[in-house]
Amino acid sequence: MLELRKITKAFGETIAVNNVSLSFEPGQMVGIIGRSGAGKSTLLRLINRLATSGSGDIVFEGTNVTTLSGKDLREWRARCAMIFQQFNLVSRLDVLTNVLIGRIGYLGTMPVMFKHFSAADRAAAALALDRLDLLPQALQRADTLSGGQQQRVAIARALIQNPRLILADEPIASLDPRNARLVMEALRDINRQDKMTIICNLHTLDAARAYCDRIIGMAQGHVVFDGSPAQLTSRVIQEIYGGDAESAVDESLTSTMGAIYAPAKPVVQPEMAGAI
Ligand SMILES: Nc1ncnc2c1ncn2[C@@H]1O[C@H](COP(=O)(O)OP(=O)(O)OP(=O)(O)O)[C@@H](O)[C@H]1O
Repeated sequence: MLELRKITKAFGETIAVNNVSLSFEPGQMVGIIGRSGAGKSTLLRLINRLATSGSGDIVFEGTNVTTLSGKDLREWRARCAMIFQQFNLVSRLDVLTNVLIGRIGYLGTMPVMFKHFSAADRAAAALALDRLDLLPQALQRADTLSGGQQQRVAIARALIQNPRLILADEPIASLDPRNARLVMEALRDINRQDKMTIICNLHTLDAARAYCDRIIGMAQGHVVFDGSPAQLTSRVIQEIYGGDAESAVDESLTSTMGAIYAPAKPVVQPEMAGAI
């Protein structure tokens, strides 16, 4: 279990994350929503320790992550894989090598730089690519792939870190609706099949509702909502998004979903209809 206890992070006068306490049971698929600047990215970066909190504790299975350093911190980062909006692939390297870079937390920088990977690592990378339907592209340069394919390579790279949880920071914000669906489906399949905890910042409500079991709403650094998609009432949406509420209800993802994806439950709950 992952627990955030009274986490606060300030940048100068700006309190990006303000006294946030949350706990995440293993295997949850969680969406974090909120308007720009609400503190979503900072929260994920604090969990992964790309940023360090000003106060509070982050505890994963009894280990206080906020105090880790050196090898322990590298191991934590490996176990807590991160996916970014801009994919963060090395464009001139082939897809397979990009996936193998996920082993850096275990192998260190030099073996990765000189591509000294074991047969087992190569096999794991190929399997991860196959799982994401990208094995035929394994030897292509990363920059020859579409955005959606590149994001799925980033997911394969995350998988071969053997993560205990995956943090995804706006993974579909740069993608067209079709590719956004493929990426969210891939994440949800990993969540369901591997019982992987996935915490995902999302900029639109429809993606959060369609793919997440639990939604956390942030506003001005605070958690203002924590519940199921069905509990997101119009009043809550207004509280999370304020004046941006209308633009957050973007249905480009789900409006054409039937073509390649049939959701297990209604995307828009009946009680939500009035909110939209
Ligand atoms: N490195 C930084 N230096 C200074 N201020 C920062 C830094 N990172 C974030 N902030 C500020 O902290 C607040 C929260 O930012 P954060 O990126 O976490 O929000 P967000 O909800 O992820 O927004 P977006 O959806 O636009 O990415 C914002 O006011 C932002 O300007």
